[in-house]
Parts: sequence; C-alpha cells; structure tokens
Amino acid sequence: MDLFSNEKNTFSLPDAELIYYPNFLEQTKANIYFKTLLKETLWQQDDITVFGKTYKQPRLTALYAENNKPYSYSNINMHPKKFTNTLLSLKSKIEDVCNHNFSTVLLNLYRDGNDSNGWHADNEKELGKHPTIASLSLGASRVFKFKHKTLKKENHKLLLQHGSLLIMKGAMQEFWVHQIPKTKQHVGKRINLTFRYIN
Ligand SMILES: O=C(O)CCC(=O)C(=O)O
Ligand SMILES: [Fe+2]
Repeated sequence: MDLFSNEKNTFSLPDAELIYYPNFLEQTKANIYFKTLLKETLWQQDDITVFGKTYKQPRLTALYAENNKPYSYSNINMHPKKFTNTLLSLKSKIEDVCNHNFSTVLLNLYRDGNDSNGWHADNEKELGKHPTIASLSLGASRVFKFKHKTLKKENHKLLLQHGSLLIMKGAMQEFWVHQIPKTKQHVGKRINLTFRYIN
C-alpha cells in the first residue's frame, strides 16, 4: 500500500501512531535549511560491525544535543555537539506541532541512491519505552518502508518529500521496524533529521 496525500495525514495502524505532514516547511524555507545544514553540519562516517565484519556506514551522520549525553546504536557511540541556531529554530517549530520536547537530533546525509539505512527500530533504552520521534526530510525524496514485526500484512511505504515531517509515536518502535532502502534511480542528496528525547 502506498500512503500519500497533501495535508496532515494520520495513518491508522495497529500498534503505532504515525502522522505525516507533507508540506511542513514551505519550499523556499526548506531549500534554505537544506543548503545551510549541508554546509554547516559536521558530518562523519562511522564504521559498523555486522557479524564480526566491519563496514563504513552507508550514509553520513551527525549528533547535536542540548546536553552531553551520548547516544549509542548498532555499536556506534556518538557524542553530541551543541545545537546550532539553525537546529534550534527547526527544533522549536517541530516541538510546537508535536507538543513534545526534544533534547537531541540525529542527522543523516544520504549522498545518493547508494546510501541507505537498514531495517531497525529506534528502541534504545535511553529513548524510553514508547518514544516520540520527529523526522524532517530535506532534499531528494526517498522511500521510507515500515513493517510490523509479526503482522505480515502490515508492510507499507511512504515517499518522504522535501520539507515534510513524519512523527512516529505510540508503540511504533516496539512493534515495527523501518528503513530507507537503496535506490537505482538517480537521486540527489537527502538530509534527514530525527529529533528525539534522550533520558
Ligand atoms: O532517513 C530517514 O528518514 C530515517 C532515519 C532513521 O530511521 C533514523 O535515523 O533512525
Ligand atoms: Fe530510525
């Protein structure tokens, strides 16, 4: 099933709350944020170890926060930098629509269709039991796939467009996994920001 439309979309799914704002940022604003974040973010490429083999993570990342609390996932331990003004302005817009506070943002840069993010749930202990995660997309549109861990029919995709905001909450990280697959299409750079609250 393809999920897409124009305003605020609340998807009715078992064991998850998923809300999508396709036009959260106006195009001109989204363009400025994209350019600014591409340039001023301190992008890094970490190594990941899967079954004892070490690879370069297939995208660049960066972590910013209001505190020094590290964030660890997939054997990667990230230490945050202090929020920039650009990130603080986005954080406050996003906190207003979510009615939720965020302490941390993880940024991903997908340089082209070869960059990706494998199946996972954002279920690290420090995020708490049912975290609210707000995900802003800038630049090239990419497909976001999500599937229920046990209900095999619950397998969906959503095209995350430039300037859109996706909010994942409720039990989503407990019962579902998500990914950004590689694509053979010639796509440009995409930046994704996932705002989280780290305890
Ligand atoms: O790039 C995306 O839209 C998803 C990013 C993501 O799932 C993550 O950073 O945990
Ligand atoms: Fe994620």
